[in-house]
Amino acid sequence: MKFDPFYLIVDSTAWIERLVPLGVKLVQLRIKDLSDEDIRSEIRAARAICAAHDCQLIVNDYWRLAIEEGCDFVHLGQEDLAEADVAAIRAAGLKLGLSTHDEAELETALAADPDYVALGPIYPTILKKMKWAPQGLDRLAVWRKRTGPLPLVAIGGLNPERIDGVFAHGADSAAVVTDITLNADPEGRTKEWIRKTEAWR
Ligand SMILES: Cc1ncc(COP(=O)(O)OP(=O)(O)O)c(N)n1
Ligand SMILES: Cc1nc(C(=O)O)sc1CCOP(=O)(O)O
Ligand SMILES: [Mg+2]
Repeated sequence: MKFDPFYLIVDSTAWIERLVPLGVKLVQLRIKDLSDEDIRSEIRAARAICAAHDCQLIVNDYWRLAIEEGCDFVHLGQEDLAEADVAAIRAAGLKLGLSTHDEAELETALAADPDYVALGPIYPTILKKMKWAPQGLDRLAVWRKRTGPLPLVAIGGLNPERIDGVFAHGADSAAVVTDITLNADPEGRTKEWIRKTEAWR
């Protein structure tokens, strides 16, 4: 599976409507703190926009809603995974991406036969409080060896200046939130990310 090297993560369909038409090919809808019905509506609308723009949509956390809404890819963290019905996700034909932050989590993730593995936070992130220190680029190179042919996603504190480093250390895709969503010009920054990742596309 060829994974796009630019992995945008946003917290609403409004962002997807704004940024996906610029040429984004891989986007995660990561919503927290909405009712299930509101999340369902967001997923439904995001799915339609992504389909119209040939963009892969990945739904974070809400695997049941993703199945019900006919999505084809979910992302789960380790706590999500512990509570999820992976057999049901697979039976519905969905692909599965998993977060990892240490060796034990990598073992757990690989045992679940995921479609990609994410390692983070590579650099400090301001998006959420994390119990792990920044992993650094060398750790990414270790993960590269451990994950074999599986797509490897780098996440946490990434920006266009750090892109070359993560790819040089074995990442297949660079995931980003605040460098784009808190940027003064999110559209311009998105285009910059698309340009900067072109060599790995
Ligand atoms: C690509 C990617 N990597 C890691 C995460 C984090 O997932 P998780 O640990 O479940 O934390 P939340 O994002 O749900 O707060 C991710 N969403 N995407
Ligand atoms: C959602 C998330 N998960 C991480 C992990 O390490 O699992 S780091 C992270 C935040 C990424 O946001 P930003 O690009 O703004 O740093
Ligand atoms: Mg999660």
